[in-house]
Amino acid sequence: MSGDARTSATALRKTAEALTYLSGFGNEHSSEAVPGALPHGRNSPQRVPLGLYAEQLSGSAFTEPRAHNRRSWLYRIRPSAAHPDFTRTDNGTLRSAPFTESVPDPNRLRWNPLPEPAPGTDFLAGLWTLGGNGDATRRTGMAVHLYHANSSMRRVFSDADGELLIVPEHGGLLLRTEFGLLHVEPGHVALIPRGVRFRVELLGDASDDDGRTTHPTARGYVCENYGAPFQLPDLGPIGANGLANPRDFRAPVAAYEDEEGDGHGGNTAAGPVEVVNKFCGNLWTAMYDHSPLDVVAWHGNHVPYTYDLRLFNVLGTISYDHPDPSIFTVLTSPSDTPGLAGVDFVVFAPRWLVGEDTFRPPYFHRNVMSEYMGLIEGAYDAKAEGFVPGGGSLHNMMSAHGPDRETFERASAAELRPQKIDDGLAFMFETRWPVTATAQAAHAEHLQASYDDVWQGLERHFRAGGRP
Ligand SMILES: O=C(O)Cc1cc(O)ccc1O
Ligand SMILES: [Fe+2]
Repeated sequence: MSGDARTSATALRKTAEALTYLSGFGNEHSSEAVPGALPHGRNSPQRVPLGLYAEQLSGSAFTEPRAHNRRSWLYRIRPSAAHPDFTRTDNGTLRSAPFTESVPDPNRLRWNPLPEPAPGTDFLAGLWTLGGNGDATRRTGMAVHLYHANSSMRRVFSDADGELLIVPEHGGLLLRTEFGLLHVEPGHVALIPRGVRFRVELLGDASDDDGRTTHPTARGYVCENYGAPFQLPDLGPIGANGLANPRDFRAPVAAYEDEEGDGHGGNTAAGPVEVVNKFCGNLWTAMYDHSPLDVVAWHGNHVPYTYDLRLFNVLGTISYDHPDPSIFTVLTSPSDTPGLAGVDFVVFAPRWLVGEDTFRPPYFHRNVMSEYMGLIEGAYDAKAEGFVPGGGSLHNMMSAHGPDRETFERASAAELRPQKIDDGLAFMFETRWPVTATAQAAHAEHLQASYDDVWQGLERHFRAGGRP
């Protein structure tokens, strides 16, 4: 890495760490980067303050019930409509629903982390689709992507097909969005709503932020949710508080880029800006003569967020048995059937285990829902080894899984004292439909060849008419 690049990584991290936010999930937020930019009393005055253009961004149909209605009003230097033609560009390793490159596989599958990217790979080029379900054009289902990048984006990206839940596993990210800037580190997530334009810049490793940053790489997971936007789960008998608390979700404050290719903006050195749009499964590109991150003020509820998974209020048993992992749901994308999610985002965060006369790790099970799991840090309590940070496992509809042999033997014999599980951070994308792997995932070199073996050697203990 050059001295210049090192300085800029350090400067970027300073910017990221100084950011302020608005607090609360689903709120009607508002923000202005320049005092007086936000109209009052109406959304669309005849002449918008400061000569800005007013524009609505709708994330729900106009007529959806108020509780599900999502839209934001953006006050920007140029209207989004002022852009040249989009033309098709290479999808790279990005794939979309419907997933038809392979047949859905009932086998348990597990992958090691993605290999190193080629030099100059930005977040968008670094996206590698593992699989998914549904149909992007029907706004149903989801996709599982991983990313591995070693270069900051210069271009701007937006996804018309769905919202993006970004789960960093290695390397901090600075997200420059139409709504302002967000900072995420491993252990945090970012949620970019459908259609919102953003750029991802790499911050490197937080523990190496004193100017020695040598190689700002970034690796992680992305859930692309084609369905209803993620919302907080209902709490039912849990009560008014618990799980992910709404106030811990952070939205950006307005910040804009004033860059024009013709030298008329605040940044006269700026050239044309490439804007890439994912639309019905394909990438389309256009060269703008200005940055589309030019929103000076905004208000609404269709906004991006970050959330620190370590703030999740973990609930569990204080008597016996291992509860179902639905109690670890951070966000859910509901379907038309109550309780049946298009996709749930679930976190396995540090917690105490105190169950009496209980097999404490995840049980053996077969599930009508399909489970993709990833690991952000450390280890996961159902697997002794082989499930590693940056890797992932897929247990499709009704495929039998659970603790590996080593975990089963250890937990069956363990002394049941209160035990703190604090050596890892795992998560799950749990979806109503089987996940069909892409060809690149089904044939990947980093697909583990003998995952089934972790359940080999589970001894028979049953003796008819006698105790083992
Ligand atoms: O398979 C897994 O590890 C995820 C999971 C965890 C748990 O605690 C209970 C059920 C379940 O599917
Ligand atoms: Fe499971």
